[in-house]
Amino acid sequence: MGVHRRQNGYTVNFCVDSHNSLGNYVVDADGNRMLDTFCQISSLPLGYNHPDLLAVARDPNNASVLAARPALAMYPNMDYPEKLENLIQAIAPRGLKHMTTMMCGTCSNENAIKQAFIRYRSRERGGNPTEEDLSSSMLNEGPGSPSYSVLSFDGAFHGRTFACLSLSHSKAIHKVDIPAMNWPFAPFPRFKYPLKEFEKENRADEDRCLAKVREIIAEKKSTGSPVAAVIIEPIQAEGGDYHASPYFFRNLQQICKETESAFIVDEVQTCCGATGYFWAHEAWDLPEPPDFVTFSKKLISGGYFFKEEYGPKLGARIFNTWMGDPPKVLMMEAVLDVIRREGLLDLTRTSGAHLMAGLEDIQAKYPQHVRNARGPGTFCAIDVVDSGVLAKVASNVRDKGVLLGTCGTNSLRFRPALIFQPHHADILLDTLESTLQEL
Ligand SMILES: Cc1ncc(COP(=O)(O)O)c(CNc2csc(C(=O)O)c2)c1O
Repeated sequence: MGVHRRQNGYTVNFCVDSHNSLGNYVVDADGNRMLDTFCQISSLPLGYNHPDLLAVARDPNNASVLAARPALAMYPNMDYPEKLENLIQAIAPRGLKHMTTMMCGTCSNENAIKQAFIRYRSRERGGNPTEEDLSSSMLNEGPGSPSYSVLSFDGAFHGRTFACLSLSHSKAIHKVDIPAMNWPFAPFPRFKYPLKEFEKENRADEDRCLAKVREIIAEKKSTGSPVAAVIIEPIQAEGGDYHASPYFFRNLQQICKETESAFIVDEVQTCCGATGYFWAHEAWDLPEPPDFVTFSKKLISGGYFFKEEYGPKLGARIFNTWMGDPPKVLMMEAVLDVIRREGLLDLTRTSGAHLMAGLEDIQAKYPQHVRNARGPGTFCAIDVVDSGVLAKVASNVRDKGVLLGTCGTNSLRFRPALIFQPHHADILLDTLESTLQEL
């Protein structure tokens, strides 16, 4: 395929026939139809060619929105403010009411982090930038360019631009050859399964990680690069679908509160229902909202919610040409309408429970091949015992007509659309089992 010579197509698996792909099924350029349980890296909320989304694209009233992309921070379409307000009302995490749209997950994380830095510095300085701040920032020197840091976690993935890449620790090939910020990262819990059997050990591991977070924040403060923000995924997806408990996240938020570090929850991959909650962090029952919640993928547009005190107090601080994309907001509106109308959160919980039960059956039958089945919702994964067969299992399952994802070194991961039903899970499970039988 010549595409890789001109468009860095080394990672292309196959080209999609976008006209004939439908619902949970993707069709490739050769006409092969596959059950898609990976859905464009977990970014298709309603699968392919959903009639409600096609209707948005075909609606002549939307033509002008598609035809000219506005610089939203300067010349928003006149109906855009109301659309954003409606969106915030519809999906804002409990306690958050400020939101900025962005282009993608990375862009959302980058700008959330910048807002955290601005707030940290403004609080430290006691107001707006001084002349010294402004002039020194032009030289990339303090105090205008402060030596703050952001704490992330081993196994994290937050994006591939400079700051987010420095925060990411999932694959070396993402990072090699690129300078990194000297920012710290703490260990993320590594649960032993089954959870019921290892409650004590897993809680001890979470406490170990929390103690390390405290230690790192104290150390960075004492060496003049205080941690202005902590960023974490509800489930470390690219790193290998690593989970932690609500206890861990509630304690992490408490540490952020005590140290005045912003608590940023990166929901780019977990948002919009796949875990059975609209926002994965709802499961944590936090005493107060996170300071930031970033999103993208299944919500079609990138963006982030944030607490009022983190909002920029001056113009032109958080800015880029487009600041989002109105047609994506039209699509988001349609997606949210379908989720509500068809009860897709309940369906995801039902299909997810069915999928998990099937994965647990399979790991009981083939303990020599797979283990650590884990959810929640349809945001499921199972590990192959021998990492050397991970790619082979995934490609054999695909050749039998089911597309799934992999992550980390050993994990098969499932990221189906919200329209995924129990009978689709049966197809996936039967195909996985027959593939394991052939190993
Ligand atoms: C938790 C989390 N945070 C941020 C990002 C970055 O989002 P995008 O910039 O790719 O939209 C992602 C993107 N996920 C992703 C999957 S493969 C990949 C890559 O760059 O290889 C990126 C994410 O999962």
